[in-house]
Amino acid sequence: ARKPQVVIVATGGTIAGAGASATNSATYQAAKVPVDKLIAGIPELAQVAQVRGEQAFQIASESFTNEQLVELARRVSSLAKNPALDGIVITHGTDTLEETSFFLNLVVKTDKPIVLVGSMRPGTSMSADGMLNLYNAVVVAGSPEARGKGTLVVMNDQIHSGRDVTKRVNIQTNAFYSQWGPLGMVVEGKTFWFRSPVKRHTTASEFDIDAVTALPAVHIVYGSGSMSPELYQAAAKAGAQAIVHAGTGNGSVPNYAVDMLKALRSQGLHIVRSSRVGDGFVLRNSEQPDDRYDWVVAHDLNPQKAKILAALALTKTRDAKELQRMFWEY
Ligand SMILES: NC(=O)CC[C@H](N)C(=O)O
Repeated sequence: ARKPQVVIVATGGTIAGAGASATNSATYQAAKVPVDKLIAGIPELAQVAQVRGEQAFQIASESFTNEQLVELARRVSSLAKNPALDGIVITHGTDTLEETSFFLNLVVKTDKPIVLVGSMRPGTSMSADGMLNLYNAVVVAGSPEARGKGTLVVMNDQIHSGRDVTKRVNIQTNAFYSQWGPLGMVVEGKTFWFRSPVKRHTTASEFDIDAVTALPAVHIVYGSGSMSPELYQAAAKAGAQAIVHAGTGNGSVPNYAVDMLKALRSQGLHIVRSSRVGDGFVLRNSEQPDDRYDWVVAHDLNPQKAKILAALALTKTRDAKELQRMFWEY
């Protein structure tokens, strides 16, 4: 039978990392091993797909810029238009994998599986996880059941929605977690599905990377006890067109910071209330009168995901009500 055609677009990260010895599981250099060497190291890939590699970047993911995000998405969009291709795998550092997976979920117009994958240990380490993660990612990318589900993240035998997933644990291999649960699992070269995403994505999204050339700056300010309202001002000075408030609890704002946020909103910046808590969601007019202040709430999107959606939303609208609609729908 014809094997699915899968392209592996490599961007760096620990899955391409190398350490000095087999006991170096956490001390190593990310983004060292080229994609062709990663593929050559897993001969079993040939049993599940016809694979070729493409080196997009060779970086640690914390160094991703908006420019690289747009460039990667444009490349993925163009690959997805190739009728001979069944699926795309993207190897990526784990630190900002959740930003890239959400971004691609919103802007690439395709039903084809787009699967992001990383690893927590470099390939030189004992019990390295990258080899099986990459094999599993190729299996998912070649699987017809994976079509139409938006971008997917495959790590630690689990298949997550690229929208929901977040890096929750560092050091350990069970690093990725979705508040609403993984979509399925991949075991011994087979996929097992249990749920589907309900939020708008890919073909049903109003965003299209072929029409986006740049993203406006959006910055995150972290909430805590005894914080400084001047941090919001600094974000505005740094060019932010929206500020994501990574608030305490339900996205709460200190009483002494409210005036600053109101002033910035009156200057045209958008204020998006998210939460530093991780799980749960922020509701409008809980903690602060969002209707009165014309602020937006991030719903269940964590601050870094809210930053991605806010940036894309601002390529379409300056209206806070429209922004809020998008935060409900995506
Ligand atoms: N486990 C990892 O991939 C982390 C390595 C690096 N910080 C990155 O995100 O690329």
